Amino acid sequence: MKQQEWNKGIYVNGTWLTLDKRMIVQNPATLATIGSVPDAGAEEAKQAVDAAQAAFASWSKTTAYERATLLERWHQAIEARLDEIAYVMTMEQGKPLAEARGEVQYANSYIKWYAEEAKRIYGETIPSSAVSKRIIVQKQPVGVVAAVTPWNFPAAMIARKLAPALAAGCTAVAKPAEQTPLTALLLAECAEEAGIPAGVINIVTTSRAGEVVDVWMEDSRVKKLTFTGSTPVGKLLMKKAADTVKKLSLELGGLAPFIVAEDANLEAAVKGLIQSKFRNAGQTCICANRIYVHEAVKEPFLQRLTEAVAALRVGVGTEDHVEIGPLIDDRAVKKVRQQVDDAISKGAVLHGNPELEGAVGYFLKPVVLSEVTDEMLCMQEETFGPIAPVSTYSDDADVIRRANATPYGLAAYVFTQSLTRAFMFSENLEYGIVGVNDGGPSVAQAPFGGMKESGLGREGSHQGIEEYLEVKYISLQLV
Ligand SMILES: NC(=O)c1ccc[n+]([C@@H]2O[C@H](COP(=O)([O-])OP(=O)(O)OC[C@H]3O[C@@H](n4cnc5c(N)ncnc54)[C@H](O)[C@@H]3O)[C@@H](O)[C@H]2O)c1
Ligand SMILES: N[C@@H](CC=O)C(=O)O
Repeated sequence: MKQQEWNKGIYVNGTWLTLDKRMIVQNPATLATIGSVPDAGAEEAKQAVDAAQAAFASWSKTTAYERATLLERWHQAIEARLDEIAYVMTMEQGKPLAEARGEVQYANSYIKWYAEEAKRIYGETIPSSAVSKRIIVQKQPVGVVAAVTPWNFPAAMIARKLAPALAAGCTAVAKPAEQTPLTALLLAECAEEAGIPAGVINIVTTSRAGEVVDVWMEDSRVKKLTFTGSTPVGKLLMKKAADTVKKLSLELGGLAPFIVAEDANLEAAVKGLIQSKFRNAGQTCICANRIYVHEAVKEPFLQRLTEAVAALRVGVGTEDHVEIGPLIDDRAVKKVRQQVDDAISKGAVLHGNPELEGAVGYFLKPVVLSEVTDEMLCMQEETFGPIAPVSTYSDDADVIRRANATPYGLAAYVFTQSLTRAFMFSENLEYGIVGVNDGGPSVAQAPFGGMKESGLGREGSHQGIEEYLEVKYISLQLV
C-alpha cells in the first residue's frame, strides 16, 4: 500500500467536510502518525441529525427491494476495496493484516445478510374477537438512529449496526471510536460509491465523544441509540436516553468463563481457547477471560496451552506471519500489567514473560497464569489483553456457580464430549452466547448480545433487524 497518510473529512449529508480542528490517528504498533480526521463538535453533530432526519422522509418510503439492492452494492464496493480497508485498519488499530481482512469480511457479511433480511420484514394478521374487525400488524422503521462504536472492531461494529438500520428503513448518524476513525470513513466512501443517498449514513469523528453524543441523546428526532462499548459508558447513555425515551441496543463488556470439562478433547479445547482468548490480542468482548479447567485434566491441558501460547508470533501487524499485534494504548498495557502483578502477588504462577524487548508500540506478549483464584483482578474485571488465567474446579455445579458469579453475561464457553454435560452447562450458564466446543461463535446469521450488565438487545440474525422496527397495530372496522 503506497499511501502513508490518510487525511479525511467527515461524511455529512453526502458531503465530505474538512474542518480546521483535526485530530491525529496513531499506529499503536509504531506510534507513528498515520493520518488525521476532523475533530468535530456539537455543531457537526446537529448537522448530521438534520441530514439524517431529512433523508428519513424518502429512505423510509423506499421499497425493501430498493434498499436491498443498495445494501448489496455497498457490500460489493467493500469487497472491491477489502485489501485497502484491511490495511488501514491494521495501521490504526494494530490487529494483524490477516485478522483485519477477516474482520472486513465479517463486517461485510452483516451487510450481505441485512440486504437479504430487508425483504423479510413481515407483518401479521391476528384473528379478531369481533366479527366486523380485522387486526393487522405492520413493522415500520423507528427513525433516525445514533450509532456509537468502539475501537476493537472498527469495521464490524459499524456494519453490524448500520446494515440492519438501513435495511429496516432507518437513517443513521454514527460516531466511531477516536482511535479508529479511518476504517469507518472508508466504509462511508464505499456507501457513497454504492449510491446510498445523501443523509442516509452520516459519520462524525471526534475526540470529544461526550459533546457529540450528548447532542444526539438530547435530540428528540433521534429515536434510537445503538451502542457498543464499555458497561460504564453504556449505563451512562442508558440514563441519558431516558429523557427522550429512546429505544436502546447496548452491547457492553464481558468476562467470559471458559470451562474445560474432565471429558473434553484437550486438543480442541486448547485450539478453541487460543482462538477465543488471543483474537485481536485479547481485546474482544467475548474473549475467554476466566479459564476453569477440571483438576483431573489440569496438567496435560496446561502443558499444551503453554506450548501453544509460547509459539504465538508477536509483532507489527503488517509484517508476515504475525499473530498478535499491539494493544490499543498505554492505558490498556498498564491495566494488563496490573492484573499480572496482582495475580503473582496473590500466588499465581506466570508461564512466559509479557514484556517484548525493544518494543516501540503498545506490545505485550501472551502469557499463561496458573494457580489462579477467583479474588484476583484478572478474574474480577475484563482483561482486554493477552493473558490467560487458569483456575481449577472439581464439581460441575460449583463451576457453574463461579462462572455466573459476575454482573456480566455476554459469552461463555464449554468444552466437553458429553452431550448431557453440554446441555447442562449451556442451559445453566447466564450468558447470551454459549460456545460449546466452539471458540468462535460470532456470525452474521446468529443473535449476538448479552444478558445482565452485558447489554440489551441482539445484533445479527433475523432478530437483529427487529431492534430498528416499530410495531404498529391497525384495527380495521368493516363498515
Ligand atoms: N458486547 C459487544 O458486542 C462488544 C463489542 C465490542 C466491544 N465491547 C466492549 O467495549 C469495550 C471496549 O471499547 P472502548 O474502550 O472503546 O469502550 P468505551 O465505552 O470507552 O467507548 C466506546 C465508544 O463510546 C464512546 N464514548 C466514551 N465515553 C463516552 C461518553 N461519555 N459519552 C458518549 N460516548 C462515549 C467512545 O468514544 C467510543 O466511541 C469493552 O468493554 C468491550 O467489551 C462490547
Ligand atoms: N468479538 C465480538 C465483538 C466484540 O468485541 C464479535 O465477535 O463480533
